[in-house]
Amino acid sequence: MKKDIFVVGAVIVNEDKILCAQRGVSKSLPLKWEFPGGKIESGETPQEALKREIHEEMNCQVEIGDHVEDTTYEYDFGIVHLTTYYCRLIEGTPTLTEHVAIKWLPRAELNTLDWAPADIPAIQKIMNHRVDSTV
Ligand SMILES: Nc1nc2c([nH]c(=O)n2[C@H]2C[C@H](O)[C@@H](COP(=O)(O)OP(=O)(O)OP(=O)(O)O)O2)c(=O)[nH]1
Repeated sequence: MKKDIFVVGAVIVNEDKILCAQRGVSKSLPLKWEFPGGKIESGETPQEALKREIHEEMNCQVEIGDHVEDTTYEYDFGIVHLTTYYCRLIEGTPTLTEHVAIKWLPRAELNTLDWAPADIPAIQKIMNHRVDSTV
């Protein structure tokens, strides 16, 4: 049976643009775009995991806002359960550490990137949101 992988992702909004991050070439889902974040560790709430991951991965602090979407997607390596939240930067500037590129895109352009398949429902939901609905 495939393993269940519980993951949380941050839809970081700044001046009406959304932070998109590209996975490394030697990772699973190489070069796919995703929301920064990662696996929820045992004993953590999704929000705690998200704050920790963003601090570790992007070297900044976020405030977590509204829930965006819950998606389950079966990859060959496991079943990813992805939860996403809108976030706002409260300290620091996102830095490249694990990712090979980051981009700030307006909502309407999110579908120009090659996203990890688990992210597509969240991308559609974000693109359909009213422009003034953020955190
Ligand atoms: N962080 C993040 N991961 C995502 C997203 N969409 C998606 O399918 N994933 C997958 C990729 C990974 O298999 C897993 C997250 O794992 P991770 O971020 O903690 O670890 P990792 O990149 O080192 O992944 P891995 O090489 O160990 O598989 O969820 C997303 O939007 N954000």
